[in-house]
Amino acid sequence: MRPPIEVRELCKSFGAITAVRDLSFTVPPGRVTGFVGPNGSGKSTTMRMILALDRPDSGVALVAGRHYRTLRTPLREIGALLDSSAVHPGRRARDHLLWMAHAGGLPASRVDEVLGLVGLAEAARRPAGEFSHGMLQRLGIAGALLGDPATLILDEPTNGLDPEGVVWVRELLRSLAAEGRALLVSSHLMGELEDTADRVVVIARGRLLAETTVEDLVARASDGRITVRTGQREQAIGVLARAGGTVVATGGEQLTVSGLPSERATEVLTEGAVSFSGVRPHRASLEEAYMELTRDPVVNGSAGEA
Ligand SMILES: Nc1ncnc2c1ncn2[C@@H]1O[C@H](COP(=O)(O)OP(=O)(O)OP(=O)(O)O)[C@@H](O)[C@H]1O
Repeated sequence: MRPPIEVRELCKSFGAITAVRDLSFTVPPGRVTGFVGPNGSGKSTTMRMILALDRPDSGVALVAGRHYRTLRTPLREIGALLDSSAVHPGRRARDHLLWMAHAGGLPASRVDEVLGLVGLAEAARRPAGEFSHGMLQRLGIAGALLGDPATLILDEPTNGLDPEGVVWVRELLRSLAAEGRALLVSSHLMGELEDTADRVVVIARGRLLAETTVEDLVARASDGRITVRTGQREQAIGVLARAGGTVVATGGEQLTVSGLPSERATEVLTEGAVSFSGVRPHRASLEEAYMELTRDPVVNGSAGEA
């Protein structure tokens, strides 16, 4: 079976700007795949190419093995949230979805179902122009779910939401993946995906930096590092650095040390009469793993000249 989304050697330039360069990745079913990169790194352009809203210069973007344009009932195959503000402000939420359902060959009954699903049943007859940003995001997600698709593409779905809204979106994404759906969810903040994504596709300047599981990314960034807890930070930094460790103060009484095995760190701290309460392997946060990956100034930042 072909993967729900498959991107192969995709390239796209806008004049002198290369937005996407030779990008390949897949999005499997039953998983939330985070699509992460700094602002302007090419995420939206890639999503637009998958949805045939932009034409690639070369390479292919396939949905279940087919070009989007050749899908018979696209809304049933792939749902998308790209720009939630792209709703006519005078149109009522329900009418907006009815129009989408009609255009997509879907039954009107589905409209009330999705309005309930996203918590907008009460506001269904209000014009979208009166909606808050969070309500527009919910309406956009309702539109993506209209065709009950096996695959979803969501561009920054938590952008601008209040904390309650963020939790709601995260839970929704997890439950949609648990139903076996494939989700591609973009964010320019890796931390936002910490509790949501199973896998990540990381890009910078339109190029792939990593396509891997969250676990693997964290394990790689944690590799060989240890965490030391001590009330005598300055003394500990001194003895650990003299023994060859690279020491970073990571908050409170915690130091993160690389280049020094835990046995050796324990030894030098003991010899130096520095009190400490724990030396253990460090587990990097997803944000740290991401920072490590994008640290290279050549690849960090927005898309550049071709
Ligand atoms: N229609 C367009 N015309 C000209 N340049 C464009 C167009 N669309 C995108 N770009 C440029 O392509 C690059 C990638 O933009 P894109 O919106 O895909 O990035 P992104 O990762 O989605 O960014 P963000 O997180 O800010 O949404 C940027 O330099 C952007 O200015």
